[in-house]
Amino acid sequence: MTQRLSVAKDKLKFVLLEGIHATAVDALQADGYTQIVTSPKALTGDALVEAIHDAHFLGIRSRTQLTAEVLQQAPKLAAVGCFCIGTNQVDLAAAMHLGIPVFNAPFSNTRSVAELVLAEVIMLMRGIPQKNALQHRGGWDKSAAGSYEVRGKTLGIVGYGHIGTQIGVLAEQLGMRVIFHDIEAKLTLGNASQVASLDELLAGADVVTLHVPELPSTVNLIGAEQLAKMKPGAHLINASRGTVVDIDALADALERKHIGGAAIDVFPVEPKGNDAVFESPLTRFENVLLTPHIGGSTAEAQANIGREVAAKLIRYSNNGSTVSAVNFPEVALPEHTGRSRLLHIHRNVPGVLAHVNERFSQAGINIAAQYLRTNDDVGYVVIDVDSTTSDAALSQLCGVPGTIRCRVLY
Ligand SMILES: NC(=O)C1=CN([C@@H]2O[C@H](COP(=O)(O)OP(=O)(O)OC[C@H]3O[C@@H](n4cnc5c(N)ncnc54)[C@H](O)[C@@H]3O)[C@@H](O)[C@H]2O)C=CC1
Ligand SMILES: O=C(O)CCC(=O)C(=O)O
Repeated sequence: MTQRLSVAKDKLKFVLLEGIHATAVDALQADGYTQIVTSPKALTGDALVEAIHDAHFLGIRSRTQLTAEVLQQAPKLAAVGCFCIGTNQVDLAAAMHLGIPVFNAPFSNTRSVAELVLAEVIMLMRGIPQKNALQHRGGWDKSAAGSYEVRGKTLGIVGYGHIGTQIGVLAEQLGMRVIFHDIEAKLTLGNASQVASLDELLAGADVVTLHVPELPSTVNLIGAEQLAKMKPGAHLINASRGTVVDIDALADALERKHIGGAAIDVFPVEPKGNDAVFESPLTRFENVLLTPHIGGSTAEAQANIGREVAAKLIRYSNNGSTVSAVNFPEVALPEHTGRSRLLHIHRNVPGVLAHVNERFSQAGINIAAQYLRTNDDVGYVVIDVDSTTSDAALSQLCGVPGTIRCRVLY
């Protein structure tokens, strides 16, 4: 069904879930948006559908699952903002087919993750998690056994993207040797070197740290076979996504003391909120640092993410620009001062643009500017017209066969 949207700013509803930082609300209000509903929690099931059924814009973090079924029940939804890096919690293809661009913050929390991982490298190499646990029980283990400097040791980074490269640079400043494995050929920073395979990395690293996205190809990237290839006593850090490590296999490798320790921030199943119970086969190991998916949770990162993603939603709402959308044809647009702008999202079948132009011509509507981008599945055409013709133009546009969604910006 075609969605026709032409709503004034004070009628547009923003729903922000999962405790998104107040900088997002500040940015929206500063731009004149008044209908902003916030929640500290991730919602699921009927509560999620109820919360977003009349929302025009939705903000989430990593926990809210936006499946095709959920998205279909939000008929007014114009765009989604993921106030984080990962977008695996959204069915991106379904959103695209519904004409909903999805935005994220690709590097606002990168540094926070890198700093935590670096600290964990030192903590694990010094055996601090188990010493800390013992001392909380009244014990005392003043010993150098199993405690090492990181200087001169090898850090193996799996996934040499934004976070992986930052960690590499910081680790070299501590005197570590950095090797990495990535499926792409990468520009190496500092003295880091790309190894030929994951196996080579596993065999050579004293600490392995994972920084890949959640993809079908990264599910259980580290399982029993890979853990067995790590050096005896080496450490594993996962602050990427929980599905990347086979947790039972890791528990087994820890049980057998083949792995010296681990720091795990993300889990295959994570509690829905701070009042829920955390369960994992890893809780019994004192040499495992467990953190509640807070790699990117610092004041600085959250404030920056709030501003960055809010700015992307505002720009799309005000101007139609889809630059940096993760699932959509990207159109960079100038201002449309003095004119009305029509946004038309359609299935990418031959002849849509010709059809649009024919309709406008027959209705006597002059096109002042036109922009088009397509991908394999959808097309996004933006048309600027004289404001006196905007209502007629919107009617023409919404009638074009293949239309998924159309909207006018006054
Ligand atoms: N724990 C936390 O709070 C946070 C976790 N994350 C997670 O970290 C992930 C990585 O973030 P960025 O570095 O910003 O992503 P990025 O996209 O910049 O880098 C990911 C790298 O992984 C590589 N890659 C993909 N599949 C691979 C495979 N099978 N083997 C080896 N390399 C592979 C890619 O080529 C790319 O270079 C995010 O996707 C997100 O899931 C991000 C922020 C915070
Ligand atoms: O802040 C969050 O909820 C999750 C952070 C994260 O994992 C990401 O940015 O991908």
